[in-house]
Parts: sequence; structure tokens; C-alpha cells
Amino acid sequence: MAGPVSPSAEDSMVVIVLGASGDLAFKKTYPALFGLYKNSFLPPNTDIVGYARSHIELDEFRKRISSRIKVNNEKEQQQLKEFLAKCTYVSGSYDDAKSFKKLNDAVDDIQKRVGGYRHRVFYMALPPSVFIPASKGLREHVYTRKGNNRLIVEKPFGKDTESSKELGHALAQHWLEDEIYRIDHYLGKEMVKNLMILRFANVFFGAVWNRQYIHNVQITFKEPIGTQGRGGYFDEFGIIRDIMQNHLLQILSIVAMEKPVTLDAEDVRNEKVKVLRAIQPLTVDDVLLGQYTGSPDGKEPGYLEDKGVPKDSVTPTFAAAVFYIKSERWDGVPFILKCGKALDQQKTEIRVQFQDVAGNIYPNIARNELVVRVQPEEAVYMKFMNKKPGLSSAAVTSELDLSYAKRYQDVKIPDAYESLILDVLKGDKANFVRDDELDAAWKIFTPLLHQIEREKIKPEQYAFGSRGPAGLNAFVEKHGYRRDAGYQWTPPKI
Ligand SMILES: NC(=O)C1=CN([C@@H]2O[C@H](COP(=O)(O)OP(=O)(O)OC[C@H]3O[C@@H](n4cnc5c(N)ncnc54)[C@H](OP(=O)(O)O)[C@@H]3O)[C@@H](O)[C@H]2O)C=CC1
Ligand SMILES: O=C1O[C@H](COP(=O)(O)O)[C@@H](O)[C@H](O)[C@H]1O
Repeated sequence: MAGPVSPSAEDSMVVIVLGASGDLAFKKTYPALFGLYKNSFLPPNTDIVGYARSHIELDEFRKRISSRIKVNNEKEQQQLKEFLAKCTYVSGSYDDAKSFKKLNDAVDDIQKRVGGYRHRVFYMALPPSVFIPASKGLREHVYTRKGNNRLIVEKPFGKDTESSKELGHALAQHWLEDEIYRIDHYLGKEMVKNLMILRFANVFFGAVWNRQYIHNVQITFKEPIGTQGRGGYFDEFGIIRDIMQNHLLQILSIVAMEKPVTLDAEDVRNEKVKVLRAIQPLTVDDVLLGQYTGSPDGKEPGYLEDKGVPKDSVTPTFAAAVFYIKSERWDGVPFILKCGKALDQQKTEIRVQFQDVAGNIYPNIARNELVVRVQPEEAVYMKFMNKKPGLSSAAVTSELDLSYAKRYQDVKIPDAYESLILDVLKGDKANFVRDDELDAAWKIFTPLLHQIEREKIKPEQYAFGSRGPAGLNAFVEKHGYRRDAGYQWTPPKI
């Protein structure tokens, strides 16, 4: 094929899910594909072929898929039946030509029924140790010359600059960068996708989005659960690689980037890379590291009690870090990124805190804040000073509140994976990570990660269910965040 073609109704599309017997496939990939099917977003002749090492009977495989899909009514029950009929399964290994040829025969059998182009999407829901042999086997034996080929790769994309480059080179031996879709599922979240519209389609946000008006930006990820038996995997990576280097840094780059020339994927990603390249590598002085201990009531275990975690592990389960972007727009503005497991709540948010009012004449006024809540309960709200209603003339903090549950009551927010798989089917790469973006991201973290590991830097302890290490408030205050401790929010009655 000379280049990518736009799928038409006569074409056939096969989504091949590698690692189809695994957790990610059942938890995310198949439910997302069903979500697209039931909302008529899958192209007409789409089939889904699962591939993994385990021998699983087709009936059993379909039962497993349906056990992870929630249906709400009879219509959806019927749609699920139709969807399952599109799902088949082939077993084989990830490093054996014969197995891949068998997979190719199965896909050919499906695609020869249709007259048009034969497109293939390969979704690698696989452990990183088999990324390279699997991508090679797919390219050599299952690649189609009669349509588009797209390869979806899941993180981790390496552990540092060097290993990420190695993976990149290995993939590039067989696949064109244009065919590779590196998933960061946070880029598929509704409120992350909303960031560019908020910034570039609103004159009032655009006008104040710079160092003159913004004092600091906080991007926070909190999870109320610990590693839950996955400590063996987690201990190799730690929270910086698990969340900060990818999800939070991606958000930062969209918050900070210049307006792209167009919405074309390359224009968007060019601007994101420029932001990452303008950030200096982190040092230990820029971070606060934490590791959780058991909950005070003894009900929740500490990190070191998770099986698979070495008893003397110093892997951080919490990290806060401050980033500065050397650009005309952002020079001197701290971007504080915080993420942790086993914390007090589930929350991902972006909090933009504005500068103090110049020449202020009112006592006790708080800084304005724009908060974009990514999850849960998606919202955009603006905290600002307002006259206290009534006979008082005091200024109090109030909010302009766009809570999605109230404003968009009939809309179901799609899962991030639904949105991203749809982008792959459409060939839109704007929400996927480009190779140079990845390289720029690793350059910021690699020296710090190596130093933490080399010197076994001990994280501060924090209790399961707390807000994080005791030093957290001092850390964010030191980097400029000022909290309005008197503010009380009253949820609207829906
Ligand atoms: N549409 C909506 O849904 C709206 C919701 N609200 C709700 O109102 C409440 C207050 O809003 P908001 O100001 O945005 O959020 P919070 O008061 O939760 O957080 C404000 C900042 O203060 C920090 N903080 C929270 N608790 C403490 C503490 N005990 N000591 C020191 N620092 C703390 C937070 O840090 P950290 O992130 O680390 O916890 C965060 O950076 C929240 O529950 C919010 O969900 C308000 C307006 C609209
Ligand atoms: O990538 C990851 O993300 C999840 C959190 O994702 P969310 O969509 O539920 O917010 C995190 O639990 C996991 O450790 C990490 O690898």
C-alpha cells in the first residue's frame, strides 16, 4: 500500500487483541470495543480476534468477555449477543512464526469475505517483556498489504531514556512511526480532551494564561487504594514511572503548550514536545517522596506488607515534584505535580492558581483558582471573590461551577479507552504519544530516577488513607501555593 487510506463501508476491519486472556483485555479493551459497537462507532465490517498463549474454548472466551461488560437493558443485551458473535479467539505464542501464521490465516479467512480494503489494528495488551518479539512476529506474518496496519502499544515505554530508546529502536525496525499508537489512557479522558478547547476556544482564559496572571499550577492524582497484591510489578517502577512521567506530564504539556497551528496531530504534538524540551531535568531538591504504611486502624496493610515487595524497598508510592518551564510564557511559574497511592480520596485535578490582586484594597482575599476536575465527577469550576450576600460587604470565596452531572445530565462520558480506540480506527494520532515526546519526557526524569535508585533515597512514610507525607503542605507552600483554608463549598441540589 502506498499510504494510509480512509476506511469505507466496503472495507473490512479486524482488531487483533494480543494478550486477550489478560486483565487489561477483559477489563478495558473488550468493554471499550463493545461501547463503540453499541453506539455504532465501529465500522460496519469489524471483527475482533483475540490472541494469547492459553487454550480457551470460544464459548468460554465469550463468557469471560461478557462477564466484564455491564448491560443496562434488553436492547444492550441483544447488542452484546451481536458483539460476541464478532469475537473469536486464536491461541499461540509470541515468538513463533507458526503461531503468527495461524493467526494470519484466521484473520485472512474473515477478511476475504469482504471486497474492499482489509485494515488491521493490532492491540498489544501485553507485558513489556514480549512487546518486541510480538511486534516483530506481527509485522512479519500478520501485516496486511491490502489496507492500513496500526499497532497500539501500552505503557510502560521503557524505564528510563536508554531502555525507552531501545524499545523505540526495536519497534522502528519493523514498524513505521506513523503506524505506532502509544497509549497514555489519560489522553482519552474527557476532561483532558477538554483542555485545549478551554484554553484555545475561550478568549478570557487565553488572555490570562501566562506568567503575568498565573501564580502556580498544581496537577494532582490521588488513589485511595494501595498496590493490592500487584506490589511485585509496582516495585520495579514506582509512582514516578507509573503516573508522573506519563499521565501527569502529558497533562502538564497540554496545560502549558502554545496554540498549535492546526488541530492536526503533528501540529499538536510539536507544541507538546516544545514544552517538555523547555523543562530542566529534575533533581532530588525538586521532589518529595513518600511510601505508605498501614492504616492507623490496622485494617489496610502497608506497602512493605504487599507480597512481592522486598521488605527493605525504598520505592516511592507517593511523589510531589516542582517543574519550571523556561519559556517566555511560563518562566518562574511553578508546576507542582503530585501523585500517590493509598491516599485519602480518589481525585485527579488541575488547579490553576492566579496571582494576587495588585494594589488590593480588601482584607483576607484569596487567590482566584480555576479547577478542572478530571475524575471523579467531572467538573470545571472557578473560585473567585464575591460580595457576601446580604448586609455584609465582606468579600468571600464563591464559585462558578460547571459540574457535568448537573449540566449534562443525559450524557454518558465515554471511557478513555473507547475514545482512544476510536481515534485509532480513524487514524487520528493527536492523543497518542510520539517517539520524540517520550524521549523528552524521559530526559526530565532519568537522572533523578537513577539517583534515587543508586543512593536508595528513603521516602517519607505516610499512613494509608492520609493526604500523603507530613512534609506535603510545606512542600506545596514552599513552591508558592496558597490555600484558602476558610473556604466551604456547599454542593448544589440536583
Ligand atoms: N463542581 C464541583 O464539583 C465543585 C466542588 N467543590 C468541592 O469543594 C471542596 C473544596 O474545593 P477546592 O478548594 O477545590 O478543593 P480542596 O479544598 O479539596 O483543595 C484545595 C487545595 O487544598 C489542599 N487541601 C485539601 N485539604 C487540605 C488540608 N486538610 N490541609 C492542607 N491542604 C489541604 C488540596 O490538596 P490535595 O489536593 O493534596 O488534597 C488542594 O490543593 C472540594 O471538596 C471540592 O470537591 C467546589 C466547587 C465546585
Ligand atoms: O496507568 C495507571 O493508571 C491507573 C489509574 O488509572 P485511572 O484511569 O483509574 O485513574 C493506576 O491505578 C495504575 O497504577 C497505573 O498504572
